[in-house]
Amino acid sequence: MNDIVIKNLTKRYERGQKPALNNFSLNIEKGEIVTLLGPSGCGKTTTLRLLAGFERGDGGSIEIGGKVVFDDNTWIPPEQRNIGMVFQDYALFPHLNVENNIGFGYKGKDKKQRVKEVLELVNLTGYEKRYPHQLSGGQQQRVALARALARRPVVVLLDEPFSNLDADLRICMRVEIKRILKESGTTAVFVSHDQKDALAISDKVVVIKDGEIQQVGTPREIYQYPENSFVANFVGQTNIIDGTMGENNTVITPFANIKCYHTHDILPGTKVKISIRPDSFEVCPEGELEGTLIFTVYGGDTIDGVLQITNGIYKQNIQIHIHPEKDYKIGDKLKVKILPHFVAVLQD
Ligand SMILES: Nc1ncnc2c1ncn2[C@@H]1O[C@H](COP(=O)(O)OP(=O)(O)OP(=O)(O)O)[C@@H](O)[C@H]1O
Repeated sequence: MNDIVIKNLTKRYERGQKPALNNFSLNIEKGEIVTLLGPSGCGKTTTLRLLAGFERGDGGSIEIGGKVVFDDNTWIPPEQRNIGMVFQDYALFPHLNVENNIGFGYKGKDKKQRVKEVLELVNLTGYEKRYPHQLSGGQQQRVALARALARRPVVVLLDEPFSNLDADLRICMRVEIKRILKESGTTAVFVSHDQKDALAISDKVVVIKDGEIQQVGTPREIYQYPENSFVANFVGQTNIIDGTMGENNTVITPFANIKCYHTHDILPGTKVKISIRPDSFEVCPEGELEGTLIFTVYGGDTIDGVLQITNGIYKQNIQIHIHPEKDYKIGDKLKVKILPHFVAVLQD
């Protein structure tokens, strides 16, 4: 069952300008965690604001929990949409303690019990009487989430919730927030420009560019099988190589015939681009590509390397990941094998 159905949603802030959101359609299932991912200005916040009812669309429709909240003839205001919000800066009331922050605006008779429940859910039992300034960033964020969940909303909207956290805490909070959302069974829509956050937390990632959806898929689909160059480059690092579609899922490139896992049934003879992730190269003697190592960056758990491959007039630098135990030197000749599961034929 879908909790959110967005159909052909368009939003233009100013006449004559390109729309901030263009013909945007998306279904979100009950209990699903979805991240809207894209660069600054692509329309993520606009989508969130349209869902929340802080903005009105110019066309299209939005359904939340089986109820139309916006279309040509309908406008349901934010407070009647049954959504919870978690803002980037948490927006806690500084003069209220934790239990009063969480219970704020809760009208039910079971307020005390509900505050206790959500405090337990976010692992903050015992912190009821503390004020926001007496909490760490991660704890403040859990209070903000508890407040959003207290009213049992159909959906929680989270605007860049990890951006104020330092790197270690960020990793913990991704796990913790996912656990809390899954345990409560709440549908959630995140906004993020950070691909690591999106891949870690989501059931489904929606990659957006210039107000238009580029690809919707599971984190693995988005990373492993990007459909176009934008997605391939925006989500992780990649190498894009030109070639021609051959037989048996093989792409003929100037450097080698490269087996691909995902070819979209493109006909042989068609000019294509393929995306190969740096981690799909394995340095080994039987590798099909040969090149010269021209650059390395030691990163502890891996080494980022740049290999220059050539064939006559053709030359290309490719990014590879090298196992950190290997101590190759600049100028070394290396052979690399390509793992077909990480090679995607792009559709642009
Ligand atoms: N109130 C507004 N008036 C006019 N234009 C706006 C307004 N809000 C946003 N825009 C424009 O709409 C487009 C989408 O903006 P939006 O804030 O949705 O992007 P975003 O993906 O959330 O970016 P960021 O990651 O920087 O927050 C941008 O071109 C932006 O300049």
